[in-house]
Amino acid sequence: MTALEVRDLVKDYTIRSGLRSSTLRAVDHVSFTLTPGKTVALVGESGSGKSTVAKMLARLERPTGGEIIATKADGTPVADREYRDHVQMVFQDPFASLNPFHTIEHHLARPLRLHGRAKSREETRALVDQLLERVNLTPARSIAPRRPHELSGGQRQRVAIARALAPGAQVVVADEPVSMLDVSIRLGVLNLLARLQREDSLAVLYITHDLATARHFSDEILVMYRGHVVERGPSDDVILTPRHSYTKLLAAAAPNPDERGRSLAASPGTIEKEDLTRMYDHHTQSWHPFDKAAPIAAALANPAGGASS
Ligand SMILES: Nc1ncnc2c1ncn2[C@@H]1O[C@H](COP(=O)(O)OP(=O)(O)OP(=O)(O)O)[C@@H](O)[C@H]1O
Repeated sequence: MTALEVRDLVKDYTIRSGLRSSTLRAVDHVSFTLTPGKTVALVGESGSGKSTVAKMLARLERPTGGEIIATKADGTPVADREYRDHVQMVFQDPFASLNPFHTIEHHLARPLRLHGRAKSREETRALVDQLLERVNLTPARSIAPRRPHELSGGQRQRVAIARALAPGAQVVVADEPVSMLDVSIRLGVLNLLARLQREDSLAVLYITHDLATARHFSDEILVMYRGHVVERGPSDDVILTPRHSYTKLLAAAAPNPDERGRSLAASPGTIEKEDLTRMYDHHTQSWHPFDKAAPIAAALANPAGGASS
């Protein structure tokens, strides 16, 4: 059962500099599926293409190629006009994604009404309260009339999560949802997302550069490097026994307060040349050449600088 299937997604940006223009391939034939009740993490350093994938899933960017196929829980396809109910986003900056002039009540009531989930004023109010309680913002009636600046960063992100649930989404794309929050409250927000996911059987794409939370909160990890998925598999396999030299570099660069430090000791320091044309899949325990995708051309020209964008 699949909630969202991404097939061969490609995104090219045209870069203009003076009279010249060139093409930057930000996402190069990326494919994955999101399943109800499961989390897939997309990890990689800044510039690897994670947010571009998220923007295409949110329909903020149009793909250059490939397909995004959404399916309802009953197996029927999601119609174009229903896509935005089915797939919801939680962005990095809860301040930017909430309107400072509107109350929390307004932020939640609007999608409930727009998506036909509440008809009357009373029904809307009851559902707003229910959403606030589900994200632990209580008492709901004291939170609802407030404006975003009257809440803490963590509370605002909880509102953003509640708003994502309001239209009855089956898929949540969370793009660095805690990276702007105080370290002390990050786990609380991620645990909340995990609980809601279990309760609603949500399919979640968790985009992060943090390998530790990716491992803890995800069933599967996809590692992105320069637009390509270079390694994929069950979270423990990718983190504890990375095979691609880029994943090894990434893990070695991460703080390693737990056992990751021991298992990832051998870091080659550069991307191996052959790894610029292939991906390791832990499911099949084998290397796959990039079929349609181009090799990681920029890194080929400068292998030593490969991971330092
Ligand atoms: N609108 C745009 N126009 C041109 N190039 C872009 C645009 N958006 C992104 N890019 C480029 O596409 C590549 C991938 O960027 P993207 O933001 O997807 O990476 P990321 O892994 O999400 O990084 P970050 O964690 O910093 O957001 C980068 O080289 C970036 O400079």
